[in-house]
Amino acid sequence: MSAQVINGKEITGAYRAQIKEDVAKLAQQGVQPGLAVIIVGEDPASQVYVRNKAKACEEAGMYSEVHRLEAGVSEKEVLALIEKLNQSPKIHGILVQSPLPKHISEDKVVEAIAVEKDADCFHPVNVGNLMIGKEGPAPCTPAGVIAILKHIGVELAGKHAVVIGRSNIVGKPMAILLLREHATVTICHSKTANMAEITSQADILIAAVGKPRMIRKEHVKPGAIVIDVGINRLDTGKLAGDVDFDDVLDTASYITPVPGCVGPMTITILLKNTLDAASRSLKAQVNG
Ligand SMILES: Nc1nc(=O)c2c([nH]1)NC[C@@H]1CN(c3ccc(C(=O)N[C@@H](CCC(=O)O)C(=O)O)cc3)C=[N+]21
Repeated sequence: MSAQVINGKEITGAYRAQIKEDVAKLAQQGVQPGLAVIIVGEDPASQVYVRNKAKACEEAGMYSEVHRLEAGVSEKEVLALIEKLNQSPKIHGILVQSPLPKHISEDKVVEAIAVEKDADCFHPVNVGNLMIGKEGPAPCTPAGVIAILKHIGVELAGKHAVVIGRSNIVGKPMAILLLREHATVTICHSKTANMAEITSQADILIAAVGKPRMIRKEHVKPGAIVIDVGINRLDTGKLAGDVDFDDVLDTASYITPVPGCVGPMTITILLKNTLDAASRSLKAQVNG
């Protein structure tokens, strides 16, 4: 039997419609959520993402600013721009597109962003809050994956979820969010021995490796839900996930396509984080 291909358009459509409604409600109280994106250099893939983010903001009725800085810009100038955006009442979410040129410290940049405007959930304070389950922004890609799993109606409590990848952006926060849903979580990575043996025990398999089509049917338990976080651009210009979609299709029960599911859902959570930050800033104003 063939897996059900998860319809990313349907899920993002439903979420973004809700966000748009909430944005309109907030507007009635005099606040328009605003996102600022900073992009340094000319990386063509980054340009595409940034354009998608700005477009998604506009469609949701949010305000957006894109700051395009040339690759040679100094770290000091980037930090000064962040400081300006931290002070700006129009901006509730700030995102600095990674990767940055080598002469600019990602750590310094992330830590310069006001904790309450951190749209990515990259700031160490927000990462700490995430660990202990306190209120704050959600890490965009992992939270998008949870939203996808909830949308298909899977019960996560007690399920074995295996995450492949241990990055600070996806793998690690993904594991924390799955734990919060009461899944039993295993993380695999490049040094894991007998990886297929472990991944083939997963009820839910989440691939976040960055290697095109690495996950094949021998990695997948029959009936497993397979979520593909990978967005790899091949030499042919085509996008490929970390999962060999065609190979796994008859083994999995559900599978996400690349492109068209986790990527757009990541942007959806970015909008949600900006909306939530705007609501919190309004509450803080009211409560003085
Ligand atoms: N500070 C920061 N935050 C990020 O969230 C961040 C970042 N830096 N740097 C780069 C990565 C990558 N990323 C993507 C988001 C959406 C799609 C997306 O929507 N992809 C479409 C395809 C787009 C295409 O055709 O290239 C899809 O999967 O359907 C892709 C990639 C966010 N990132």
